[in-house]
Amino acid sequence: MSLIVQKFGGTSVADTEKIRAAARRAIRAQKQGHRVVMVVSAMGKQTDVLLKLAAGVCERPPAREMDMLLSTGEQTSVALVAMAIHDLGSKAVSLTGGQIGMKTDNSFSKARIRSIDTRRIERLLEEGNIVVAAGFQGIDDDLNITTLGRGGSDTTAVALAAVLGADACEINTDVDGVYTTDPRLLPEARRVDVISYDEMLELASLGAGVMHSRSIEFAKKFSVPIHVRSSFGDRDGTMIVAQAESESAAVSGAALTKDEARVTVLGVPDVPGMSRTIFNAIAAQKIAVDMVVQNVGAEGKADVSFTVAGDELDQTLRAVESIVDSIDASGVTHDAEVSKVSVVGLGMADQKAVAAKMFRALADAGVNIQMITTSEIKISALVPREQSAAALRAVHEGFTLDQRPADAKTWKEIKAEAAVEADVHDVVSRLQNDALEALTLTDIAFVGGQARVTLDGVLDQVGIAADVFEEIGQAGIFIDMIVQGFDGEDGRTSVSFTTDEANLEASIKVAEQICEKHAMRGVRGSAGITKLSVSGIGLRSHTQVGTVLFDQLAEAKINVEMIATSELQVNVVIDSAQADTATRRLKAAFADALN
Ligand SMILES: Nc1ncnc2c1ncn2[C@@H]1O[C@H](COP(=O)(O)OP(=O)(O)O)[C@@H](O)[C@H]1O
Ligand SMILES: N[C@@H](CC(=O)OP(=O)(O)O)C(=O)O
Repeated sequence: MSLIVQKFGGTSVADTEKIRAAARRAIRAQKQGHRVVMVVSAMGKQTDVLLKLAAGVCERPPAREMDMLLSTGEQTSVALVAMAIHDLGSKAVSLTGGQIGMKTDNSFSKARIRSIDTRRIERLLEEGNIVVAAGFQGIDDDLNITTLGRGGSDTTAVALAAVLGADACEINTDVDGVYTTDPRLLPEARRVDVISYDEMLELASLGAGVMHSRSIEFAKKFSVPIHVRSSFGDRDGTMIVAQAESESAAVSGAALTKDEARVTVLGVPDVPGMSRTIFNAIAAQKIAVDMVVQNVGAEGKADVSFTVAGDELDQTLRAVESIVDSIDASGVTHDAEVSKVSVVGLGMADQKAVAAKMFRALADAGVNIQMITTSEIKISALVPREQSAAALRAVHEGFTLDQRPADAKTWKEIKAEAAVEADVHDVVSRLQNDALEALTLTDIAFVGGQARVTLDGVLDQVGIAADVFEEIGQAGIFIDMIVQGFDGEDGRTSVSFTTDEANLEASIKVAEQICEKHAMRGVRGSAGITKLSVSGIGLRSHTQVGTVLFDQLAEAKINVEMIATSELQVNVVIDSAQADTATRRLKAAFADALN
């Protein structure tokens, strides 16, 4: 008999009527012949209500007690859903995280799943029950209640679907699928039939709240197809699978992280080990850092800028300020009023001029770009928060995301073409280990023969990035990484990009023309650099990846010249002479995580 996992988010169990509707949906599936496991979140905004309650009694509540409190939201809703099922004449049993055998580590509020013992669920299903499992929670080795982080019920659902070998994992929510961007922010957003794990992973971590990004890490690792659909209708929604909807589209979605904050550490001595000290201090707080840009200025001093989630700014500043003196930096600045707008697409790597198109769309909408970072399948720009809505609309329009690409395929078509199914034995053996959410790396490799070009003293004005990259594109120069950093001192920024060594001369020539036209300070370029990449799943959320990487490079006295991070890859640019040593060291340091 087939088994389906049906997750109902807070909005889908927000009141008694909705709870009864969710119960009816599960009963219907059971009557159609499926065994049904429901995963349920706290009712409506109950988790926020509990957070406020805690804030009323304690300024900084202990994390353990916070998890104890927050888990009650789900405990209430599972009991109510099970009661509603009984009332409708079917059998159901509600279970907490501990009762479903969801073992996690002990990082309260961000716990990671270690293992799930499915025996009890299987027995209850055998007896004809609908199992109603609490999302978002687990227990650690000492039987403390833990939670998986905001939005974590999606991860519970996908993890259960994986370990139970479910035929389907349905995410029932208040939208009828995944859209090209949040439809609440942009009504013209388009629902897609299919989106790839990689794209969804990036979009989710960039602010597409429809899915918890860790649930997609899980789904990718264990090949769980996810069906995102509306709780309130019967139409098919969006399938999240390995394949993308279109092969030709460079960009398939856009996302906005509204509450970002920028932090800049000024005047950092440009010697190996400084980034390590800064980022270790932050990683120790389990804070994920994004958009890291290092500008090497005059006198061998660098300004290191990065962004963090707005609600983690205070904690980040405390961590950074505690080490500023020890690294001899001159100070720390921050901006709490910024937002990050990003575009994501698997087709991006093969297409020139995607970045220029994004920057032009922003320039035409009068949006000033403060920082830029790129990775293989995403481009992010930091913009003033008051311009964030305009920025999202501009990029969505710029890439005509409201229109279905001509070669877009439906899930049926993709499924029919998919030649090989996942290797079942491989998946089962991985599900047997006791570190289900452990870091998984697929490769550590480098590409040599690269060059870097930097334009210094770029005026912080609308349209400059668009001009720069359009002109470089017109000169036929293929570029890889782009970073634009915030220059704390004089309101100027510097823009760097990497390209093949063969393009260095041509790139400098074009850059010099641009420099003159826009009254910039100057152009620098150097060959002999290498891009070193660590690839895997969920690299940003496993904050130790950055720590280990910086540790290893610093110990070998290797200077990191540029950094680009995504969920799928961490890339650093280093001197080619050190590429072999760096790769060897990283392979040894990450041996346990490498597949
Ligand atoms: N790309 C996107 N596609 C669909 N919905 C999105 C996207 N980005 C953000 N969202 C938002 O996610 C919401 C659903 O997530 P959430 O409110 O957490 O639901 P639930 O309570 O079911 O977990 C939608 O109402 C929508 O506004
Ligand atoms: N209740 C938790 C977990 C969760 O996943 O909720 P939802 O499915 O409503 O996003 C939260 O609000 O974070």
